[in-house]
Amino acid sequence: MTTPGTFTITARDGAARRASLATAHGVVQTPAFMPVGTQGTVKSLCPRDLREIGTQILLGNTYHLYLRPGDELIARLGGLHRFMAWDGPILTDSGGFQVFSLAGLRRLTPDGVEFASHIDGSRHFFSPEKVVSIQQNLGSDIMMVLDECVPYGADFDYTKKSLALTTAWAQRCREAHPPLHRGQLLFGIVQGGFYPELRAESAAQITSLGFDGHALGGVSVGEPRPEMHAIIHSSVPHLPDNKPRYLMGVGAPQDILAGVAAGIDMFDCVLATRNARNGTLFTSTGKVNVKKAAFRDDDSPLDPACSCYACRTFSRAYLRHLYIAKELLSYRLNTIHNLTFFLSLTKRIREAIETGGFASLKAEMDAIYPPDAP
Ligand SMILES: CNc1nc2c(CCNCc3ccccc3)c3nc(N)[nH]c(=O)c3cc2[nH]1
Ligand SMILES: [Zn+2]
Repeated sequence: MTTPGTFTITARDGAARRASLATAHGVVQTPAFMPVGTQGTVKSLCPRDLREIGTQILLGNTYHLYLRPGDELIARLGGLHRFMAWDGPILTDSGGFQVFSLAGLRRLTPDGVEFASHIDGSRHFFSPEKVVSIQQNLGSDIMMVLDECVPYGADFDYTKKSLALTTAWAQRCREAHPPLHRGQLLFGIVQGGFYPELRAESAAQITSLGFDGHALGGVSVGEPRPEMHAIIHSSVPHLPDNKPRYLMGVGAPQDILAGVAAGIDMFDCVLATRNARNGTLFTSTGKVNVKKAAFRDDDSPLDPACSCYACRTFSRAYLRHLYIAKELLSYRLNTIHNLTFFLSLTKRIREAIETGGFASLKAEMDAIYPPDAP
């Protein structure tokens, strides 16, 4: 088995990279899209479905799994891979973002973050060491440090203070998890809001701590898309070329293409699965809402260009019926389709970088998913 953390760039096309990242549970081909499995499941799909659609790596969540069923229980039962019967790579987020987006009564202190569970209101405290211990218990292949995701619109002084705290927490996470301990990688997270000089400062500090990869945090937090693209372009050059780059919480097809063009390797986004559940489907001709009246008696496949189980087997009329009838099968088929769209897009991106065709693929996709469209 290749040593976990080995990152090999096999082709370039402009700033875009085609690479592979070795983990303890297999090699991830990048650029890669990571389906989100918040509570140890990608909602409505089983591991067999995930394999069938070509999933490489899943996302889990420290915050949720710590609260329920508990990281120690999962460790006692053999770790998250065994618990959810997924034998491929798993990346877990540290939980800081979820504390601020989900928990109640949060209190940020220099030592960590105090919060009340969104499930039962019980009080908890996440220190850097605690979130490392939780992710070690889960057995995730890629762990994220505890960070503060600076809210959109935070001023320069707040952002500067916050990045110093994120750096201090990153250092404590690094000390709590020695390099490659039990084959588990640890990624640092760069903050700095929408201030290029603070992004450079955060990147200089984080990339000096010896992480296996680096993430850009603090984006996709409600900012206009042009601002997101601009801060990504100005931040990526400060990340080492020879390690994986992960853009957290991104994104829509146009954001993934822009991220790859800037040199990003890994993406995660709840859009694919969440939109599936509200009937918004990503197709080769743009976004479509499955409940549209025109689908009522339409016997053709949702997307003739898609080879997923939903498109090969059922009609638009049937998918519309399931959604309107609130049938559970609607969630499963819509999710299979949307994830197939995102996984196929990143597969096409990998192939395009190999053949030097990334710019034309991006132009083709930008015509269907315009960078200035929601
Ligand atoms: C959607 N926009 C967005 N997401 C962000 C996240 C979470 C990334 N998704 C992880 C996830 C894992 C399991 C289940 C659900 C989500 C961030 N995470 C951290 N640690 N730091 C960020 O700055 C940060 C910024 C983000 N912006
Ligand atoms: Zn499909």
